[in-house]
Amino acid sequence: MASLSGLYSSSPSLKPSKNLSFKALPPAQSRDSFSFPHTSKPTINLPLTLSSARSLARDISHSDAKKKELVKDPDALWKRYLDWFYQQKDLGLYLDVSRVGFTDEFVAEMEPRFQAAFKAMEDLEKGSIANPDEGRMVGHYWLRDSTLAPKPTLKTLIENTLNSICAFSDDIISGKIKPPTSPEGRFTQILSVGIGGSALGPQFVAEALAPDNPPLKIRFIDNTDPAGIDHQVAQLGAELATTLVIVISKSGGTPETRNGLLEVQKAFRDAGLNFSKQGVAITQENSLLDNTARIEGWLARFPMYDWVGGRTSIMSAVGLLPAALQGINIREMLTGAKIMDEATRTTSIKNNPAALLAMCWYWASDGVGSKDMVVLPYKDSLLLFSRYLQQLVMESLGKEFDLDGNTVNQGLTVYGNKGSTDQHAYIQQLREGVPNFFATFIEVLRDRPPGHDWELEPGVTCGDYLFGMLQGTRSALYANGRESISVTIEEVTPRSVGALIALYERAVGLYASIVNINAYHQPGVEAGKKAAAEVLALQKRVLSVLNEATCKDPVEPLTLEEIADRCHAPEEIEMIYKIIAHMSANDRVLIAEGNCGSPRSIKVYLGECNVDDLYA
Ligand SMILES: O=P(O)(O)OC[C@H]1O[C@H](O)[C@H](O)[C@@H](O)[C@@H]1O
Repeated sequence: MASLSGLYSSSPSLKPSKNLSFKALPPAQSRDSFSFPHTSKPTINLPLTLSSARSLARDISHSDAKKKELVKDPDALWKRYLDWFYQQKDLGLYLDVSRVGFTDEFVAEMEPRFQAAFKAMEDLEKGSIANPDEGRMVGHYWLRDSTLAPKPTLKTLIENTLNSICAFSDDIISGKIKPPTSPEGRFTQILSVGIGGSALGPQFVAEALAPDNPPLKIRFIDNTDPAGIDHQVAQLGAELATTLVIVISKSGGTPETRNGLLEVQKAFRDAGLNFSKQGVAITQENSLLDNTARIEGWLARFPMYDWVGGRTSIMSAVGLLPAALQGINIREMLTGAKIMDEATRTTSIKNNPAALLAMCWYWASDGVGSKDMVVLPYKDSLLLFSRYLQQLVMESLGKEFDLDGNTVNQGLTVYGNKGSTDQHAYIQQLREGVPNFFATFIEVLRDRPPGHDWELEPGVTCGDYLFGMLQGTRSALYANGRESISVTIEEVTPRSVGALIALYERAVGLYASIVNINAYHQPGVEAGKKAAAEVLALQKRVLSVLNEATCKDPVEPLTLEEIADRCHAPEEIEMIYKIIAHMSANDRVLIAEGNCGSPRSIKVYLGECNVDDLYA
């Protein structure tokens, strides 16, 4: 007999807890410098009638026999570089698309689609219902220029929220607002609890912009992995008493975030601390999280808005509050984004960096995501950019249906870490293996702050090596027919990071328009959430069945088939086996006779009978 312990008695969390603070919601649903010829007056074909994005994409890209013939002649390549070189002087941002092989014919063919996309974007910014499935406006551009908001009330809301974020973070940093058990001290740590768009933006910004010694250091709980949560809490140690816990969830009902909150609240209780005096909520008004925070009297609450999507929420309180608390200049981030927004409103493809990106993505991936986008920032602090872009791009573009209901299975896969590190990992395959990608190099001109550089060999600095690795990889890939885009910024600053975010947000929006999909919903995410909820519901039924059999005299051990039958779920026998194996591995009060590695041999009952549950 294998005695596998731990269930009702030791796992109260499996029973409906009266302590739950909130429950999962049901699934709801200038360019300057060079003079470029301006394109001729566009032909506008509206509405964009795509028989399907997929077939038209093939028409445009595959029909172009020149596609594989990348320009190799150095003079012609230099000319192409100059012809297509984009710079935004105020931002110190440059874009080079010369190593993508699109032709003039392709650009001309794309022109009407882009004009339609620019018009759709203009409407979106004016407050149209750009997310039709969910009946929502899409307003993340208003966050950095509140004068664009379609209603005065929204403008006021945006401005007031920004002011309150700045005031609150000033008060925390200065020690005006103190931790409750440390009247002489001040908050030293932030524990951010959130997932998806409520984590990726703050994580990217922290990694990119937090100073070496920030006023508050930040940690993240972005999963329902108990060991991961324990690790974060353990790392905080005694500093839990001076930790500001920011719980971020637009919907206010995401299970992983709720679990993170409950775990952190337990850690506070165990440490004899009053969570509510250290808790901050960022969520939509009247969400379960908002109500919990209000009722429990948390330290502060900041709003999220219906018209800002999770993956574009980085310039809302979601991204700004944690950033401000780390001493990052959030107004500069907003300024960078605002300048980029202005630059990407231009209706000339060649003068619009977001349109250039979207056009290259379309060319390189045949408009159907046939190639992956490998994002390689050559700067450690931008490590999380590709991870951030993964959600922004893949959750926006990965769609089964287009706006006309056609099945299109669109998407664009994003991955990457950083150069030159990745050169020693997978660049081998990029250079010589399956050519199923295009690269995006993110280059930062400034190696390190002024006055700190030195030559580690005559005439060469450490940063020169990084530069050389980037340029070498770009050349080596191109020589082997691998296309790449290069985005260059002068320095990693709040302004340039804000600009990068805005650049990609706009590129995604334009690309979605040209392939005729809704970039602002995520219907596919619900399927996994629903299935997870069903697994947990089945687990409760399994426990109930086992409890009933355990309460018999004598105890009636059950086979997996018997459990499945009594759960009225014979088709779920595999899942029932997995549930039992998982509980067994976690010291639940579960007794399994037989060999757990041989499912047919197992007979299961509980270590104790819970009469209360029997009649519940
Ligand atoms: O901010 P929340 O409502 O907790 O949502 C967190 C995440 O949940 C889902 O997975 C959505 O697909 C994401 O877009 C969202 O960012």
